[in-house]
Amino acid sequence: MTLVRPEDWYPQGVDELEPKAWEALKAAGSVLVTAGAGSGKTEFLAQKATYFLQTALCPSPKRILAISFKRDAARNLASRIEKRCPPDQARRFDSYTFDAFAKGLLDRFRAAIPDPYRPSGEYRIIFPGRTEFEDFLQRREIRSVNTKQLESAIIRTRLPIRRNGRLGRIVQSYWQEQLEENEEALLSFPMINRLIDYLLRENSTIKRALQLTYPVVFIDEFQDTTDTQFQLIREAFEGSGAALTAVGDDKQQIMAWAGAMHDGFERFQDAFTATHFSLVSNWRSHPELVRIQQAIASRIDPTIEEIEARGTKTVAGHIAAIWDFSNREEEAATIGAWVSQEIFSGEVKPHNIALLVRMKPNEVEEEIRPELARHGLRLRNEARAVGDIPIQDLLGEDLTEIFLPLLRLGASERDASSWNTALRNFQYLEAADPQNDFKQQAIQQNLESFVRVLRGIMRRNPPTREIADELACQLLEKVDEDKLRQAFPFYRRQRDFDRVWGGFRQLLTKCAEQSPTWSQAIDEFVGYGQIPLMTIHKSKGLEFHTMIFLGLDNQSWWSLSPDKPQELNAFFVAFTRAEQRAFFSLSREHGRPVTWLENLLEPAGMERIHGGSLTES
Ligand SMILES: Nc1ncnc2c1ncn2[C@@H]1O[C@H](COP(=O)(O)OP(=O)(O)OP(=O)(O)O)[C@@H](O)[C@H]1O
Repeated sequence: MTLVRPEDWYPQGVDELEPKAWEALKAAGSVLVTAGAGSGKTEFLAQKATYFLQTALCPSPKRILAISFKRDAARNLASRIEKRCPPDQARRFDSYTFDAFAKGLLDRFRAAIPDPYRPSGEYRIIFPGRTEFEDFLQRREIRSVNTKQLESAIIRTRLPIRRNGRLGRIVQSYWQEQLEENEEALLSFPMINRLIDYLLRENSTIKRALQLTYPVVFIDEFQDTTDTQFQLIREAFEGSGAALTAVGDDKQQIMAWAGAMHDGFERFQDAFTATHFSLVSNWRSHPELVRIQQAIASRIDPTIEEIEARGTKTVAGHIAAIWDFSNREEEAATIGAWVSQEIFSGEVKPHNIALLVRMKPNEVEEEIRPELARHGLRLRNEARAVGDIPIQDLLGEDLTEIFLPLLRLGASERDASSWNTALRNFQYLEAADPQNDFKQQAIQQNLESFVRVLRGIMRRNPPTREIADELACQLLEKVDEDKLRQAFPFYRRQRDFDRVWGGFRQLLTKCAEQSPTWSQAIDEFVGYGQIPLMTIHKSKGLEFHTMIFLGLDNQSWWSLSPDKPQELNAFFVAFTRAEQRAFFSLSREHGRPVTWLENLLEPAGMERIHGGSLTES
């Protein structure tokens, strides 16, 4: 694709951008975009990246670095760019989570980390919790600090540690133990963050190389950035002349418990002299839902602006309610029957109704799965692990993105979209010059012949565990493990690659075993035709036609109280995932209604209805 002049560039895939979004897109220098739910913040980043790439404001070989909080969000952003830009442009958009970004730098530049903090190549990622910190304190016979203080000191302490002070000495001995006293170094993501922060301070050559590579940096969901993460971004890019764009919504901040900054937006503006833009549209939800969202939003922040709802209502009946049940059995049975009624009447597709919970999705799965199964419906618990990786994370993995279109091509006679994606992936893995016709043709022929092989296997054999496993191995052999691991920094370490590869293989074989055809096995793999169940945290950034939250009582969600703003934020996140309808269920067997919340929402149109009446027709 030829480059266009900035003044001739227009957004792609959407009809319009609201005026402030348009201004923020064209603004020179760093910008901060704050906006409410469904306002198109992620879409804005995708448009802005496309603008930079298509107008040569970020000319080759320079790249854009985009940082998101969840793997599927990072993948989602990358795929929006892939749809709009030709491969040679899309390839210069690096979309990572914070953790993947820092870990990628560690894997590339580990050798440059100064002693004694340089970890061995064989390090293991750990997710230490209270028990692990308690063990450490006991082993060292430390009684003067508790596990929370220790954890927070490890996160807060920059390297190298100056050992003056009691806490400094304790943190130093923790690092020492994690780095030296095990067969392999044990590192948590906050520790990796600290190592990279240290590396960039010590090594100006690596820092300069990073700055030259990325003159443009995006951060999505900035409200959940922690102090440590922000320090890393500052260390890497402050004063470099890079144009940073941060987007976020402080009403959706739900990571304060993990150290998200309370004054992050101000600090970003100060550090990068960023211009602030505030957006006022909601493209996701219709006016009646937005009215209730506004009641919650103004409770969180009484100064918020009026929002313009741009979604259209397409359903009849209740659009927001609290469903009041007397016990758990009634709750699960009625929700199962109601969901089935909605799906079989054609109102909504199964994967477009989300079941959300605050915590413990596995427990809720046990209760609700049989009730859905009674109506021939299947539940997909996105938190369930296949091997060592949760399903939701696996679906956002690059390996999955490479393998799935190939499987789809194998299972169908024609599939133009999968063909285009697979071809683009092969071109990417081969790092093929788009101008080299000979090479391009060879890649195409290679893909054609491989698809023939896959079709042969899939036509001859109905789906079984064994054949699915054989297919997975064929995919890996053809795509080539080494190429995959070179192309995607996250897979450089064998252990990280194996975790994803193992999960892919396990899920594919399981889905094949349960499905009569290969197409159905692939649908099963991606969750098509299944009702997703996930925590509010995992629902961030996603949207569904209908959202049902289970457990809005004062015991199940005991922390939802007026003096805990983060909990209301979580409620806001859940509510705003809905395009058409948002329902919250309450079981009297568990607890009582959350009255203060109901009082807040009732005037805006949210009502409590007796759950039993839901399926009366
Ligand atoms: N300019 C636009 N025109 C039409 N639709 C849009 C526009 N911008 C975004 N959308 C659509 O609106 C929905 C919400 O967009 P997006 O997910 O980017 O919002 P967000 O601000 O990141 O949401 P949240 O913070 O609630 O997760 C998506 O379906 C997106 O495709």
